[in-house]
This record gives sequence, structure tokens and C-alpha cells, in this order.
Amino acid sequence: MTDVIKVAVLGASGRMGSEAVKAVESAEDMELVAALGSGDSLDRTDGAGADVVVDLTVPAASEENVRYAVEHGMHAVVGTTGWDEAKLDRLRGLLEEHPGTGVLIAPNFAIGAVLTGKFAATASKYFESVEVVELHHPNKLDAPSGTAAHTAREIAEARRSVGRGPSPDATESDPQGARGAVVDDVHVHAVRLRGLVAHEEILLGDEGQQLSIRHDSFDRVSFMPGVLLGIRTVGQRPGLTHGLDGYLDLD
Ligand SMILES: NC(=O)C1=CN([C@@H]2O[C@H](COP(=O)(O)OP(=O)(O)OC[C@H]3O[C@@H](n4cnc5c(N)ncnc54)[C@H](OP(=O)(O)O)[C@@H]3O)[C@@H](O)[C@H]2O)C=CC1
Ligand SMILES: O=C(O)C1=N[C@H](C(=O)O)C[C@H](O)C1
Repeated sequence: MTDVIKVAVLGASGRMGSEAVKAVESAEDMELVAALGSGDSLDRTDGAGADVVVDLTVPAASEENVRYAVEHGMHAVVGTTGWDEAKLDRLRGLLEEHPGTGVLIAPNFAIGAVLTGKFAATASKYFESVEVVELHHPNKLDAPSGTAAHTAREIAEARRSVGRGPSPDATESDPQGARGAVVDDVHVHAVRLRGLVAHEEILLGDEGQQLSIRHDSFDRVSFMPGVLLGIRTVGQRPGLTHGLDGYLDLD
């Protein structure tokens, strides 16, 4: 019998956090030792003996939460968005000072979304044009989604590897930003619509053909197997892992 993993969830009453609390409570190899909201002190995590902190909060709080976890000897599984290159670099530096500690930053915990990013990156090597559309519930704080930004970077890297440049685009005037955000030369469009949960579609086009690759999370339970995989694996993977694919054998 393996040791039970003691887990603290930050953002525990949020949409994702409340689902994660249920998932951890249902896992036989885990024990929920702390469930924190925005008003709670972080010392309730190490104070309760947590091995792993799960951060499902807000972009403004996530970096500080992870820093606290690492500095207090806890691993961290992070689903919160907003981890740009500057934050990731600071985290890498921190982890060098704490070589036994692992942190997973997962833009998306749903296996279908992880695969969508991989499939889209592969496909984008063969198509002249590619654009990303993400569609979410209207309560989402950030745009474009962390997943869409991550997908755009995966696509850009794949295209660079085969010498493909940006998609063709004759737009000369776009004062309202109708062409969307541009992440690493890839256009990303954000839709916010009541009734949606989390969705992403990658449109690829070439002479006389189009390919669409789409993933839909209809319910936040779709993220929970990835959250549990992250909790089970993070302690064996010191350093920073960016993307759940780092814990999956996708080749
Ligand atoms: N990686 C993935 O697969 C997924 C990632 N996400 C991301 O996860 C994050 C949370 O999303 P969602 O659950 O929808 O958001 P919610 O707004 O529903 O939940 C966020 C929660 O965080 C709490 N919170 C805010 N600041 C702190 C803090 N400093 N410490 C502890 N708790 C805090 C809030 O509590 P209070 O109300 O008291 O302020 C709130 O309950 C977002 O960044 C989202 O993009 C979402 C879905 C999937
Ligand atoms: O806020 C959300 O809901 C989601 N956020 C993450 C993101 O920004 O990519 C993951 C998923 O898309 C749901």
C-alpha cells in the first residue's frame, strides 16, 4: 500500500476548486487536508501537513501561492491561468533553489484539450493558414484563454521547425481589433457566451481544403482525471513541467 498524498486545494469554493475538492475526497490514495478561499492564510497548507498544493485561483494570486508552496517544501499542481514567460522564468529560478520540489503548470487538465494542441501543432506544418478560436463561459476573467495561448505557441514552434512562416493575411486596417489577438504570430479569437464551459477550435486552411480540430469540455469533471494525475505525479518530477503532456506518454 502506497502512502496517502495529503492535498491542499486553493480556490476551493470556485468552479474548478469545488470540483477538485470532490475529486480529491473521492480518491482512495489522497487525503484533503485543507480547502482554502481568498480570505484564508496560506499557512493552513503546510500547517496541515500538505504534500501537494493545488492552485485553482486567479492569475493575480497564483504566482505568490506557488512561491509559498515551494518555499515551504510542498509540490504544486497549478491550473490557474496567467503564467507568462516572465512568471515561468521566475519559477524556474525558484525551483533551482529547491531542487527536490516539483511544479506542474497545466494550461488545461482535459486529455482531449491536451491532444487537440498536439494534433493542431502537427497539422499546422502542412497547412498554409491556421487560426485558433476559444469559446468560454462569460464569467471567465482572462482572454485569450491559457489553453489557446499555449496551443498558439505549440503551433508556432511546429511551423518554425519546418520553416513555415505566419499565415497569409492581407488585412491593412483593423482599428477595432477584429482579427483577434496575435500570440507568437498566430491569430487567437475569444468568444464569451452564456451556456458554454470551455471549448477550443483550430481552423487550418490551404488551397481547396479546410481542417477543423475541436475540443469541448461540457462539464468541469472533464478536468479532474488530469488534476488527479498531476497530484499523483508531481512529487516524482522535480523542477517545472509546463503542460500535462509532460506527464503523458503521447508519442
Ligand atoms: N487548467 C485547467 O484545466 C483549467 C483552468 N482553469 C483556470 O482556473 C482558474 C480558476 O477558474 P474558476 O474555478 O473558473 O474560477 P472561479 O472564479 O470560479 O474560482 C476562483 C476561486 O479562487 C478563489 N481565490 C481568489 N484568490 C485566492 C487566493 N489568493 N487564495 C485562495 N483562493 C483564492 C476565489 O475565492 P473568492 O470567491 O473568495 O474570491 C474563487 O473561489 C482560472 O484561472 C481558470 O482559467 C479553469 C478551468 C480548467
Ligand atoms: O476559465 C476557464 O473556464 C478555463 N480556463 C483555462 C484556460 O484559460 O485555458 C482552461 C479551460 O479552457 C477552462
